[in-house]
Amino acid sequence: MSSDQASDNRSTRELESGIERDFSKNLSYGEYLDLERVLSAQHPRAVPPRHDELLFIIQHQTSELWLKLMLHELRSARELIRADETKPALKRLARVKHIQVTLTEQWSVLATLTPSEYAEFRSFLATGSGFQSWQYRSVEFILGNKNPDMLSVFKHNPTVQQELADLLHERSLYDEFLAYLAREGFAVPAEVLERDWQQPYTSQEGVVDVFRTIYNDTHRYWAAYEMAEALVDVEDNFQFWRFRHLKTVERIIGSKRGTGGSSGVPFLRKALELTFFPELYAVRSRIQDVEAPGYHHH
Ligand code: HEM
Ligand SMILES: N[C@@H](CC(=O)c1ccccc1NC=O)C(=O)O
Repeated sequence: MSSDQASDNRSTRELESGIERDFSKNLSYGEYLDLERVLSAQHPRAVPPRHDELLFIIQHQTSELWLKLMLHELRSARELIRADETKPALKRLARVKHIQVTLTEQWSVLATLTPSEYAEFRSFLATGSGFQSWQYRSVEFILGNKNPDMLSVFKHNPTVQQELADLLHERSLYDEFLAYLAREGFAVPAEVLERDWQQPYTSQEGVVDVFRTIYNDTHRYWAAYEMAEALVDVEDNFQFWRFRHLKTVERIIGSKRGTGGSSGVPFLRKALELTFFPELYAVRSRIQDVEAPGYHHH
C-alpha cells in the first residue's frame, strides 16, 4: 500500500475551522425556518398509535406548503398580466408547473399506504377531508373554477372564509389574460370583460375566434400564443393531479363514501370533466390542417 493511499481517509470529513458553531447570537438554520413549529405540528390521533398515520399527515402538510407557494406564484402571475408584463408572468407560471409536477409525483409516496393500513386510523379523521382545504379551493378559484357554494364549507373559520370570498369576487388568471388580449387589440366580447366575477366562466364563441386568429398566425401573435399554451400546461398538470388523487383514492378506499360526506370516487371523477379555459380547448378543433404537398382530395 502506498503512503498517500494510507493517509487518504475516505470515511470522515474534517470540519473546516471556518465553520460556524455558535448560534447563541447568530441566526441558525432552524431559527430562520421556524423548524420547531413546523416539526412539532404533526399530531397523530389514532389510539393505539398507528405507524402509517405520520405518512398521511406529512403527505397533506407538504401538499399544503406547495399549495401555499403555488397560490403566491399564481397571484403574482395574475398581477403581472394585469400590468402587461407577460414575460415575467411566464416565469411565474413555469415555476407553478414544476410545483404541480412535484405535487403529482408525490402521490406515489401515499400509494404505498394499503387499504388495511389506512383502515387502522381512518375513523380518527372523523369528518375531516381534503374537500375542506381552503388553499386548494383558492387555487381552483384563481384559475377560474368559481363556485359560490363552496364558501359555506368554511363558516367555522371567518378569516379563511373572507379570504376565499375575496378571491371569488376577484378576476381569475384567465379573466386577466382575456382583458390583456382586449388591450392588445383582439376582439374579445364585452360580456367577458365586464361580468359578475363570482360566477363560473362560460365558454364564448367570440373568444374561440380570438384564439383561432392567434393559433393560425403564431409568429405574428407570439406573446399571446406563448401565454395561451402556458395556461394549457397548467390545466393539463392540474388534471394529472386530480387523476392521481382519484386513482390513489380508488386503490385505498374503493367505493366507500368520503369522510367529507360525498359519494367518494364518483364525486372526484366528475372534476375530470371540468375545464378552466374552455376556449383554449375549443380552438384545437378549429385549427386548419396544413395541406400536404402533392396530395389532392378527390
Ligand atoms: C388516503 C388518502 C386519501 C383519500 C382516501 C382521499 C379521499 C378523498 C375523497 C373521498 C374526497 C371527496 C370528498 C369527501 O367526501 O371526502 C376527497 C377530496 C379531496 N381530497 Fe382527498 N383523499 C386522500 C388524500 C388526499 C391528499 C393527500 C390530498 C392533498 C392535499 C387530498 C386533497 C383533496 C382535495 C383537495 C379534495 C377536494 C377535491 C374536489 O373538490 O374536487 N386528498 N379526497
Ligand atoms: N376523504 C378521505 C379522508 C381524507 O383523505 C382526509 C381526511 C382528513 C384530512 C385530509 C384528508 N385528505 C383528503 O381528502 C376519506 O374519505 O377517507
